[in-house]
Amino acid sequence: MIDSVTRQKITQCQVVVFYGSQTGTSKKLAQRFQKEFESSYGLKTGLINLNVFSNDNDNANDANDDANANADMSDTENDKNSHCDIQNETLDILSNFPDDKIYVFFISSYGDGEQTDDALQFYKDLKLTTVPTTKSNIRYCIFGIGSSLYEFYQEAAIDMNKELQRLGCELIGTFGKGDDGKGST
Ligand SMILES: Cc1cc2nc3c(=O)[nH]c(=O)nc-3n(C[C@H](O)[C@H](O)[C@H](O)COP(=O)(O)O)c2cc1C
Repeated sequence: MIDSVTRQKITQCQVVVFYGSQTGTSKKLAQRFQKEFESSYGLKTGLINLNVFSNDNDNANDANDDANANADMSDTENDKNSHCDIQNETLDILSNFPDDKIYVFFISSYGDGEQTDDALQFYKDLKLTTVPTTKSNIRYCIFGIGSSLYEFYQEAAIDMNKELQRLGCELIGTFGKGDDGKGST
């Protein structure tokens, strides 16, 4: 379930950069990626926290701030009180993803290889989504952020990727991995 402002942002973008971050590393990397990608390729690129898929209004407000932080995307009002425009949505999370875009995910691992708090609801909804009858045309890239000092290295990004693959989404390029333990984030 996403709010109407986020839905509009997604519609207006050619590339949508989502992130799930506990302490800000993925968020920073996603912001940098968004800016560099947009200036290098001239594609309208939006940045959105995955917490837009959670029911927590405070989280959704953060996400709208992210979306509005992109100058090219600032042509809509910052409607922080926007309500969710889909009631009783069935669990088909992919219905939020028009297939004429590229989706980029920056996913940090936390706990024992778990999703960060802001990405958790999205991940749960992905898991509950049933395999579509026709192959999805959704294209995406994924960058995992973690530390090889932890037993379940990159597990959250690996799990997220598994779900996207299960639903027939097409991975573009290779699965990127940034390792905090080796200073590569
Ligand atoms: C309490 C804690 C648990 C973590 N658990 C994992 C883990 O299970 N797997 C992993 O690859 N990295 C793990 N990390 C490393 C983080 O993913 C890494 O520091 C990352 O840069 C944090 O990104 P964020 O700031 O976007 O949340 C953990 C870090 C902390 C502080």
